[in-house]
Amino acid sequence: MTTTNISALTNEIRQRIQEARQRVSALHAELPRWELVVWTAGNVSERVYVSETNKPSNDDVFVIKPSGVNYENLTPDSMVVCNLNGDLLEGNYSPSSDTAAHAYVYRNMPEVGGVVHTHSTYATAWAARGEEIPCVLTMMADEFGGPIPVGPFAIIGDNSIGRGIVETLRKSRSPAVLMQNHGPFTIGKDAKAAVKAAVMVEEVARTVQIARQDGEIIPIPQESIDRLYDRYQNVYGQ
Ligand SMILES: O=C(CO)[C@@H](O)[C@@H](O)COP(=O)(O)O
Repeated sequence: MTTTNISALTNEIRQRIQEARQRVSALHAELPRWELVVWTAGNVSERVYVSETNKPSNDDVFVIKPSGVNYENLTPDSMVVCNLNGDLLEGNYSPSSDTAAHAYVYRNMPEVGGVVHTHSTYATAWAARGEEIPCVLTMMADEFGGPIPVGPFAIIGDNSIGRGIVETLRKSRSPAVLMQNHGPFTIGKDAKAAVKAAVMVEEVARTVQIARQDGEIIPIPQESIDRLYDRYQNVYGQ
């Protein structure tokens, strides 16, 4: 069962949606800030739990960017709200072109709270080659837990992109997947985490690309990757 009528939700849930509108609108400014997009070629979304217990379900909704609206014109009110079928529930604009992909990820990965898609240059260059980014940097072991995988070529318009994202990420610790011939999609516990992964995937794509132009890159042993990933995911930060 999916949510079909936002006005039937409780005031608390509607407040959660309003707060998510503010976060998602603000996070879109990070895409041009970190040079991850040109024009409007990227989008951010965040899941909103509709259960009182804050547990994910297929009744959840998500807030996503309106299609083709310039980042400087985005506001909390211009964001749109969709259910996990990708149906528009609330908003004055058409949802992002990638709404079906975001919805598919939320339906099939309940642990995911945020999804980002960009066409950032270096990550998209790896996607154009259909080549995964090998884990040769400690930053990659920290953030991605191994190589950054490639997902299948899929054309926008149905569930094929979303299916490719989910099938690929289920086999990896990475919060990023390079969809072949298209570009990176990233996930996180919330939209901010997914935006961070989008920034980091572009950074390591650039570094590894540059490194291998001038010589052999050196893989990190799996045991070290596991130790680095465990530390970063469980100890790093405050
Ligand atoms: O790559 C594509 C379309 O092919 C989209 O991700 C990109 O143009 C962003 O579209 P939206 O403005 O989110 O509809």
